[in-house]
Amino acid sequence: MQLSLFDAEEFYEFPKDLLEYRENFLSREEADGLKDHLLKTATWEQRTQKMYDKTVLTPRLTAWYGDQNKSYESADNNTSSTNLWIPELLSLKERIEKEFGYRFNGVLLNLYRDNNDSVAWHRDKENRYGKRPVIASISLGQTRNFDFRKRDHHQSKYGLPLPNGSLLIMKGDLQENWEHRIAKSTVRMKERINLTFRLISEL
Ligand SMILES: O=C(O)CCC(=O)C(=O)O
Ligand SMILES: [Fe+2]
Repeated sequence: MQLSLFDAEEFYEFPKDLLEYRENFLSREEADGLKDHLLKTATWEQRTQKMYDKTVLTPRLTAWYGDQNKSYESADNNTSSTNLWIPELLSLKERIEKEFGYRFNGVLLNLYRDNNDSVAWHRDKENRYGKRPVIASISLGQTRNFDFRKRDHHQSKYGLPLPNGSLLIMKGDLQENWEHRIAKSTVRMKERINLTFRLISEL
């Protein structure tokens, strides 16, 4: 794996066993085609999230697909429904599984409509993801920066741009020890779709 984007001295501090990165996992044509298809057809919703004691709209749109067609209530009282796989997402899942030897049964889609959309610092840590979740993240469209910071030492911070067609696999203790985010930007930006393939118990 070559993570040239974690530069110079900072790089050696970031544990290499927590990420796998493939810049051109999808060809430009594949990535553009999938982005346009999902923009048009996915069941995009804007959910709410709890911020301290306020309920606010999540600053992005989301949709779920997976092995089962199911509704569930998440910790923040949102009811989400999972759609059955569409062929494009199922074949992409199988391609990642074959190439890397992991298994997934669902995918969360995030749509960042422009530079004002974001995901705040968080860890993907829920019981239904298991102890050391492997999450495969495909980026489509606008390049956005993906930032990490150490959970117990916020000054330890790293970031890498995730371009169209790239694949980033998060694994090991990443969700235990590091938080991640997509920050808002002051620079005008086009749409980006991110797909995070996950293995979820009780999907
Ligand atoms: O958009 C991304 O690259 C990351 C999304 C994310 O962190 C999540 O859905 O948990
Ligand atoms: Fe996340």
